[in-house]
Amino acid sequence: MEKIIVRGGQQLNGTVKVEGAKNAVLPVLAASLIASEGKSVITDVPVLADVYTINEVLRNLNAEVTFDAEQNTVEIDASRRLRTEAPFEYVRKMRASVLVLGPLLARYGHANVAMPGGCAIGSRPIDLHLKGFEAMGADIHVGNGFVEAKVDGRLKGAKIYLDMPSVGATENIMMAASLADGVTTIENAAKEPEIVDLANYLNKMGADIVGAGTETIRIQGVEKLHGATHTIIPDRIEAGTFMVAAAITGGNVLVENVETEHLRSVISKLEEVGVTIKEEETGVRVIGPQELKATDIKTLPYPGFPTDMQSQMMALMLKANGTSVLTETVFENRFMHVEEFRRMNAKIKIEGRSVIIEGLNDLQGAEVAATDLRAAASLILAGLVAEGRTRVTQLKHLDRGYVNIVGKLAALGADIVRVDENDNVIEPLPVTAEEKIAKLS
Ligand SMILES: CC(=O)N[C@H]1[C@@H](OP(=O)(O)OP(=O)(O)OC[C@H]2O[C@@H](n3ccc(=O)[nH]c3=O)[C@H](O)[C@@H]2O)O[C@H](CO)[C@@H](O)[C@@H]1O
Ligand SMILES: C=C(OP(=O)(O)O)C(=O)O
Repeated sequence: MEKIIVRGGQQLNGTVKVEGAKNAVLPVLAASLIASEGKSVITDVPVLADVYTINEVLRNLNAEVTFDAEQNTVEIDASRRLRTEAPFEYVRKMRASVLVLGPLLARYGHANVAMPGGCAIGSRPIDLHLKGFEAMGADIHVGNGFVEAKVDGRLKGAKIYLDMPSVGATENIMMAASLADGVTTIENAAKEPEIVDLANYLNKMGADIVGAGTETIRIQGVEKLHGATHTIIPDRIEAGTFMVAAAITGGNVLVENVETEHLRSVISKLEEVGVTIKEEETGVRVIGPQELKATDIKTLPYPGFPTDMQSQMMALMLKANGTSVLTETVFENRFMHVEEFRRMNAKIKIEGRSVIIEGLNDLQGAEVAATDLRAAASLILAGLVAEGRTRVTQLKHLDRGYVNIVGKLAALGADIVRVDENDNVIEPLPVTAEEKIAKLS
């Protein structure tokens, strides 16, 4: 079993570059299935396990997919006849596989995709996706672990109100509505930057979408879409994670390839706890304070504080002076990292949907297990300031969403390595794209 070993106590200094956003590239790659003509070329694609998984899903559906991991580019040709069934083996690895439902249903009037089920952060149903398809005239059948959606002819434009601004439902409905007959409006739509990125890509493919990024999105359906070229937006959560790494170690790090507009809530919280943030020409400089102040944080849909930054901020608040309360409102069960922080000697407790953190914890290195992607990152962050050696296991979660985090932190001065089951160091080493592909696929 691979592990990351961190020895705490090093201040981080230097420059780090952020990759393209995982949560933008996955829907964009899924949307490429709608193009019945031409090729799509997607650039700034992060070399992540999730990207390999979605590429396999697309190939399995009969699309031609070429991933140049060295150039961070994916080419997709979906013009030949596609299959319309996505099996469980992919959906199990990555819930975002359900994003092929909308494109396939819109293009072929049929899609049969394994039900994703829950995961470590909550039950994560897809009822809002399905209600949206039903409103557009699709028949939905759930059985034998699959969800099948069918429509005779084209989907019909509809007025859809989402009970909550679900990111995935907004994306799936927006993709389906692009080829529907007539106008679809999505009210109470998710406003995340990744929604805007997807809408921009669909519009380049010939769709007619306005209002993405606001709570009402209007989609005028068109008869067909074609391939297009698109560059993925920077990953705001990876950026936020490195900002916290700089802050927690009292370091001074320039985080490059950042869209500061996408990080307003995170930047404002960091400033509130005493971190200095300066916008520079190529990125954002983050300077950690002598002493961090405690604060309260509530996760909310965008533009509120992102749930995907909750565990990293929790790590930061472990070292703040005073008591902090972190409240999770987006997912029902996203506190699995709390137990792991406790193993590191943190004084922290869960009360309902909140976590109360006593500040100025003397963290101690321990063996801890990552329970989900962001929990993995937060344990590494805590390890950066713990006394002695922290070993983080269950790295499959981390690899879904962070490219070479060990190499990047080591380059900033962290004492960190990744080792294999025989304790041989495997990162940071110069890793070629081929080696990476072999390891991840
Ligand atoms: C690949 C991707 O982009 N993942 C992101 C996406 O996940 P994802 O798209 O799954 O998240 P949603 O916005 O859909 O989920 C938000 C909440 O709505 C609930 N819900 C959602 C759909 C539905 O049909 N019914 C329902 O009840 C979920 O259980 C959850 O409690 O947005 C989340 C919220 O910002 C992020 O944490 C994830 O990193
Ligand atoms: C929860 C996340 O992703 P996913 O929706 O792919 O599980 C995440 O990126 O933190």
